[in-house]
Amino acid sequence: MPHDSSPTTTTTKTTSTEAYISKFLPDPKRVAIVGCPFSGGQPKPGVDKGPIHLVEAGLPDQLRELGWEVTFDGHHQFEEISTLDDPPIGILKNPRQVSKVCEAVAKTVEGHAKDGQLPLTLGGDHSLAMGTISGTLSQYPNACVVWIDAHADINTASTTESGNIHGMPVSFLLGLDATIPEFAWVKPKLTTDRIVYIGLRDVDAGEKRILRENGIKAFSMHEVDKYGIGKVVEMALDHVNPKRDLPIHLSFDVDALDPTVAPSTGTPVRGGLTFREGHYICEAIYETGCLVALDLMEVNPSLADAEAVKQTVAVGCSLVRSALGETLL
Ligand SMILES: NC(=[NH2+])NCCC[C@H](N)C(=O)O
Ligand SMILES: [Mn+2]
Ligand SMILES: [Mn+2]
Repeated sequence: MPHDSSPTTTTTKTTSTEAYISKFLPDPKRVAIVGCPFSGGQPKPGVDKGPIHLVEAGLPDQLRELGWEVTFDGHHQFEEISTLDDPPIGILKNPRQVSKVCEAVAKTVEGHAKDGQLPLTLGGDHSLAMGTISGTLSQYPNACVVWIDAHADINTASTTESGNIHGMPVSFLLGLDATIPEFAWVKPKLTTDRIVYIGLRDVDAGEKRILRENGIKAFSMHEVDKYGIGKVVEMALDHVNPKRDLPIHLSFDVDALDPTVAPSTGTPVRGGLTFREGHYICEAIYETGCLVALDLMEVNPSLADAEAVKQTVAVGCSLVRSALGETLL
């Protein structure tokens, strides 16, 4: 089955198998797809269908063609909590549901990582990263996080204006606001010097203050324009992983891409990464040999016409392929 930017199966397979040297994963390379049809971290229905579309578009086979052993045991089944049993905490929406789901995802991701597999989590909304990154850090305590997004997702209970928890996972992981007992399982295992952002362009006032006060490194679209994506990725890695000897968790929110490239997502923001800039990031991270976990989040197949949905799903698949070793030559 032909797909964007991979001319032939043979070329892809040969190049990637030869080039692959992971500093942390055993051979043969194995990826575990964790499909997370979850939308409770934000109000727009449909983002829960993202992982289903990505898998139906053939992502598992595309990764097999790249030489990976792929396990996919069906999408995650989540225990439903009725909204009656999950009233807001402050203005946080669906807090118990989000917490429970993320806790389960953390265990799943941790299990795959312990088993030597690379967990690939398909969202679903970005609140899930609270779970995926917790899981990664259980196995790799010194892992660093590269967060690709239009948004910083670092609001706390006191700064969030929306109450949507997908705008908050980073603050939980850093322990910036450890006052909500419902989220007590999220251990603040991430430190402010082990996360770096690329692609930001819609950051709330409270979030800007948090980034500044904590000295958190972020490359907004301004820096991408100024230095070019090649230099930005190098500077980002020099910050979180100067010797390229730490495991990397890459959390990619598809809304980092420009809405002309990835239109079908819940919180699109103009002025984003081009198709190539997005793919370059994934390729460069793969080349470090340090990637141990990957998230692809916020694909929402209900927010555009059929053609735009197809485009968004296809770009999601190809970002994942680039992060897992697809090369242009
Ligand atoms: N994962 C995302 N798409 N997050 C968007 C967050 C938007 C806004 N900053 C909020 O807190 O609600
Ligand atoms: Mn975003
Ligand atoms: Mn996000």
